[in-house]
Amino acid sequence: MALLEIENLVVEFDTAQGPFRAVDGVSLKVDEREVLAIVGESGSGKSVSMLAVMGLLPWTAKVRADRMSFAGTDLLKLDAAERRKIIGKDMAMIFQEPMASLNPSFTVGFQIEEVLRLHMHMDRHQRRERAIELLRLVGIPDPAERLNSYPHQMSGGQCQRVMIAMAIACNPKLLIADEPTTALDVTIQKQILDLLVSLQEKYGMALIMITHNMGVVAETADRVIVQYKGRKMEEADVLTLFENPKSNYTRALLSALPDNATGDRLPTVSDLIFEQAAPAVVTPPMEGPL
Ligand SMILES: Nc1ncnc2c1ncn2[C@@H]1O[C@H](COP(=O)(O)OP(=O)(O)OP(=O)(O)O)[C@@H](O)[C@H]1O
Repeated sequence: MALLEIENLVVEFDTAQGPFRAVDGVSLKVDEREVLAIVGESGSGKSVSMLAVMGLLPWTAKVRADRMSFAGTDLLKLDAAERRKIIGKDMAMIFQEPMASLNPSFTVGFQIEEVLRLHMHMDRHQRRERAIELLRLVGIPDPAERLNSYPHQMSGGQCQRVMIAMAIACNPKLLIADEPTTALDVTIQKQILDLLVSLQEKYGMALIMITHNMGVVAETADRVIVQYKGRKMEEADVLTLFENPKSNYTRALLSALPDNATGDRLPTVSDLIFEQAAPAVVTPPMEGPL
């Protein structure tokens, strides 16, 4: 049995212009310990699909699916209180803007300990020890002192490390990382990706990596889902996707990589998507900036 199973997920928003379908019949499975990348350009419904799984969409969103189960639990049947027991504990998510995800009014130590207070049966001393251990695990120097820092006293990369510490605090079975490196300096991006992959391997979590960046896919994923305008265009293991992309859209994404540029100007996805582009010769971009 897969850890996460979604069948025919549809998400529609009520907007002033009428209903808008952001996710249109997406199905996916993630096994324990697997790294799945969901890739696609901005607006393809990657975040909305995963926010639907987490139950974090606003009330204007109508979510339906034939099936949405996590570790054998039917997510569609849970009420809000039951869902809160799973979210943040067995299933956690980190976002693109770590500064915006942390509360500026509380120290990072308080925020990590709050997760432990909500989900784990730990006393104050145990929570503090665990918070120090977590900051150490995510590579923050002087963790005992840094517990007293406020988010604005830390860099963007350090804030993302704190978010990762909060996400793994309760040993989740699944971590969803939504563009976790996009808002960070190029030099820090690789460090954060390496940290996520090493934690995934160390703790045997499943990881869903949402990204628009094929470099991130090549660096991290076992399997890839390509999404476009709310629909799944293609699904394959990572090597097959890079070596033998099936859909025009995937070929377009791969052709837009700097490594595959052939002319003066990088082709854009819209240059390529609607024409029957000749199959691009593609190689996985294993090196260079993400
Ligand atoms: N609350 C909302 N109300 C109306 N439309 C929304 C809402 N949230 C998202 N959308 C729309 O749903 C579509 C999918 O958004 P989503 O954030 O999932 O895209 P994405 O593929 O994750 O891209 P990005 O990387 O830019 O976040 C977009 O067109 C977006 O404008």
